[in-house]
Amino acid sequence: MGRIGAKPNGLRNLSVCRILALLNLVYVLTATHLSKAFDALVAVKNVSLSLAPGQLVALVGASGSGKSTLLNLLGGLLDPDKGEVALDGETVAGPKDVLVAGHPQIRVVHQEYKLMPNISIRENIAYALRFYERAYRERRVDELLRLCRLEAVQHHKPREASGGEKQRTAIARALAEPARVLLLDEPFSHLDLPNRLIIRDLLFDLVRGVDQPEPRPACLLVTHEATDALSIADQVGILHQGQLKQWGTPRQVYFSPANTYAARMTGPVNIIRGKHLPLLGLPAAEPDAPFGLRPEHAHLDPAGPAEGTVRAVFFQGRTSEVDVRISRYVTLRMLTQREDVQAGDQVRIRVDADRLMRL
Ligand SMILES: Nc1ncnc2c1ncn2[C@@H]1O[C@H](COP(=O)(O)OP(=O)(O)OP(=O)(O)O)[C@@H](O)[C@H]1O
Repeated sequence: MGRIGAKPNGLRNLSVCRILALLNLVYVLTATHLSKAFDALVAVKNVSLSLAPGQLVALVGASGSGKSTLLNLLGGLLDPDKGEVALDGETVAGPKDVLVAGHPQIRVVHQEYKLMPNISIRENIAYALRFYERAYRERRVDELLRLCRLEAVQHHKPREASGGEKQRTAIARALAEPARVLLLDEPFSHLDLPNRLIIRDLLFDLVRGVDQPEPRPACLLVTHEATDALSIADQVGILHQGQLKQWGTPRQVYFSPANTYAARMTGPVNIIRGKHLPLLGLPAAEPDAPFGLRPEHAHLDPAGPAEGTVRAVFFQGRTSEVDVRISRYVTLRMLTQREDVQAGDQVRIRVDADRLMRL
């Protein structure tokens, strides 16, 4: 006799099928157990992830952690050794199975832009729409130039454009036709702060902006520098040696990183051993266990329990980073808005004990 409340087998199977069908509706791109090696070097190892329309995922990892390889696997530009990528439940064919590698509904924006050098920025974008009727093409190119703030340089050749303009051209070209999935390789690297902010805002508006029409693209970007990514992503993956080590919201990975690597990849962090915690007025913990403390959770406070000497002050505009040497073993980086602190000062410190992260 079945348990009270247990469903008959047929019903249970039906529910599983319905759940899978619903997941297929929710997720546009699904990667399952992807692996890729180059000879003995395993670049991507057993990675599974899913992307939904209107979702912006940031994959963060150090140089060589496998970000570009994973992006190329997701875009159908590389064949996986194991695992598969599916778009709307259909397996994405890789270079071995298609004449031109890559899936037409998955747009990849490469780190090196890959623009055609002998035609203008406008023509580079228009080329993506070459099979469309002329009037529509011109209208759409005008729209993309406006969206990506490229009107003023539209007649420049790529070599006459700045890095930010080339990056925006590559994004505009990728968006020319409606795409289900947008994959961007290091969209913020090599750009100055104003250009980084333009691209950050552009991506946010395109994928998560309130005025964006449905269906929205699903977007995955890879970066080794998390700050910009954390501000616009709704999910963040931490990639280390080809493996996805953590997956969560920006706040989860920032405030509860899975390990020392994840803590360092997502922002400035002090790493302190358990045996040194009493130097900060905290109870001792497992002697060699690493703990993380973000600089914004340590404060200059005349009534604080710990004492140290200011080693350096780094002015940052809205705030300053201050390095305080507490002992031979611990130098703590903290933030302050005080203007009167300078190297050599003796200061007292308080840390937010509840913000200490066990790594
Ligand atoms: N075509 C290839 N042949 C051989 N090895 C490769 C190839 N492509 C990548 N690799 C190696 O695979 C590893 C992961 O490379 P990948 O470019 O994916 O890393 P990444 O995280 O994107 O690095 P970066 O941030 O520096 O671009 C590296 O050790 C790299 O040298």
